Amino acid sequence: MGDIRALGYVRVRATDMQAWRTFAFDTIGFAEGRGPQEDALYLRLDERPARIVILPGQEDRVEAVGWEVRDHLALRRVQTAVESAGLAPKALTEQEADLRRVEAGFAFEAPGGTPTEVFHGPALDHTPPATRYGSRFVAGELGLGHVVVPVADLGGAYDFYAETLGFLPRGGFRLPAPPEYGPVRIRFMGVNPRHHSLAIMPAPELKAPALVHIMVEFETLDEVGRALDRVGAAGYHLSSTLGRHTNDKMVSFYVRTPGGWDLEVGSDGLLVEEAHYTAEEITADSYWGHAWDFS
Ligand SMILES: Cc1ccc(O)c(O)c1CC[C@@H]1C(=O)CC[C@]2(C)C(=O)CC[C@@H]12
Ligand SMILES: [Fe+2]
Repeated sequence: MGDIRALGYVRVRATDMQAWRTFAFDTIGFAEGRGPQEDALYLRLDERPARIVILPGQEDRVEAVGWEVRDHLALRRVQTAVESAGLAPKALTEQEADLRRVEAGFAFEAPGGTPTEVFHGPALDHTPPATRYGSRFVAGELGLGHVVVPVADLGGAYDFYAETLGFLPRGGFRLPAPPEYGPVRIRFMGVNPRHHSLAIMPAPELKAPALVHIMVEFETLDEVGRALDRVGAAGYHLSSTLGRHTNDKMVSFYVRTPGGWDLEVGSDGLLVEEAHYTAEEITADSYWGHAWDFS
């Protein structure tokens, strides 16, 4: 595998902080972390001080998708590769690194317009993550979950993540498209045994920088079911009903966040045996369920 080890964090700007507080803590049941910015929300899943940080802003957008490497040597290698690809990585200042609770990192815009950071040396929070409903997340060295980002040029973005950042292709899914477009695929990519930490897909209707969804994984199906009950009781828009995906075998539902993008909440995700794995194309997104409501 390449130098990137996991999806470390996602930072998002939000226009309605109160809506996010209610959604994140009362409905989904993240643990509330503390951090350097008084007005930010720190969503904890594990021993990290925060995996998702919500910052007040003028618009709802993703501010950074943070990828984690082993150490400063790996950080230097990845930075050199990004430079060679012509993408002008900028080192995080000491203050920017402190705000993220990491030792060091750099930032650049990935193909598709995703604000991207690579970092090493996350600080830990050793207090137990006190989630509202006692639920536990699957994160740790598998990373926070996965992100799906829109890209205009699928081929260019795929090459960048595979060749420059060393992400492993973990298969695709062909989307219906007019024949003159040629085959259009969602591409799934992994950096550790989690089936995918990233997916890229064409979504021309979304203005970059945008997120399609973030997936977080609970330890048990019952925690997913109870979260689904809370989502229903609170009246959030369910973008997809419960279902089981055919590639990562995850049982999940999708709920519209106050940011306008979706949170996928799942459990029972597959761990890939990389030694035996080959990238396959799925021809249905799910074995059952996942009825989509695009309204
Ligand atoms: C197919 C699939 C497998 C595992 C995942 O974690 C996952 O998010 C997906 C994508 C699901 C779904 C799809 O296949 C069709 C296009 C969809 C509806 C989107 O626009 C976002 C999610 C996509
Ligand atoms: Fe997903």
